[in-house]
Amino acid sequence: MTGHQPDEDDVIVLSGLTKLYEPTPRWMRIFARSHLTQPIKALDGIDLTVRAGEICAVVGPNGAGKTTLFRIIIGLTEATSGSGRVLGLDVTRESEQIRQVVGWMPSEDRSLLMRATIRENLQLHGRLQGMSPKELAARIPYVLETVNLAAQTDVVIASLSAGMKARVRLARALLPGPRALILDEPTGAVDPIAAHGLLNLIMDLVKQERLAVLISSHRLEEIEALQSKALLMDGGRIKYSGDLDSLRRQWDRPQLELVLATEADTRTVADGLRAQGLDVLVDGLELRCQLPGDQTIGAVLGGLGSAAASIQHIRETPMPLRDLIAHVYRLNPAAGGAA
Ligand SMILES: Nc1ncnc2c1ncn2[C@@H]1O[C@H](COP(=O)(O)OP(=O)(O)OP(=O)(O)O)[C@@H](O)[C@H]1O
Repeated sequence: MTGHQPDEDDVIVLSGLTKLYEPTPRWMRIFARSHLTQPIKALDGIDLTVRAGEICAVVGPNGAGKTTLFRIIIGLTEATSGSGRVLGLDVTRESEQIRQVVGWMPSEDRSLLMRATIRENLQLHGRLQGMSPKELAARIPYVLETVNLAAQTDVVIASLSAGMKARVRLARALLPGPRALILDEPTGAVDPIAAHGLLNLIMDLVKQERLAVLISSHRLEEIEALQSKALLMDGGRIKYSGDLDSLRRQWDRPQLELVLATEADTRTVADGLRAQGLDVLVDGLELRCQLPGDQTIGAVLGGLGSAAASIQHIRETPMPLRDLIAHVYRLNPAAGGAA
């Protein structure tokens, strides 16, 4: 995502973006509901490029800096240093124009009026974004069709399921006809089946309209399904930036599952694997172990000698994304830096 010559398909381009939240001045602390006594570096030198038609998943533990990053891009928070551009517009000086070309889906429903209908909500938000009644009359049916809510146009928000509310928030983000979408935990309160539908919708939109998308999610299986690029963050810094396939190629340690016919065979093969330094889990007639990075299945089975003949079934499963990411997070920052 970084290290290439900029071109017109580069929609979001961030360079050395840093954000320091300053301590609350002493005199203000008694008035503030929460206050800072120490400065917090929420972002520390973030470089990122998201191109048209590309999804970049931003992953990181609580407090990693994901929301701060998103808020800077749409001009709700100002960076302390570094630069950010969206379609060539400066995130600090041209935030109003940026909001015309970027659809923002915040993580919470707080900005939806629960007693108003979907149409009324979209009209209100469209007007706040500077759209004319005529533009809205044309655009609202289109975005509701896109998110499969045309039949619910005049239904009040309070009576919708969490999945439908999420689709209303997506419809609102699509109102201005954006070139980029920023989605902060879009599936947070949504059940897995509705979440799957929402992500498919987002993937279709990316293909059809060549949108550049930044999305955060704590559900790693979703990130995997998006087949996106990934920005792994921790403490405001980048731990990994690149596509998930490269991450796998670099760090995947497949899990080996073996099925034996008898308990005696299971013990022999388990001993043979342990003799090669592998951690083996025995479950009945099944054995599981992680392949070391420098060994192939062939070499491990070869090391078992004649005992390998008693293996009934072999399966190699990829490392779950959760473990893969945990592995990258355990590495020192220098080793896990931007790819
Ligand atoms: N308005 C603010 N004032 C002071 N500190 C803040 C503010 N917003 C965020 N922070 C701090 O900045 C750091 C990054 O927070 P941020 O909300 O960007 O992380 P996040 O990755 O989105 O976390 P989460 O997954 O919990 O939403 C945290 O230490 C947080 O406490």
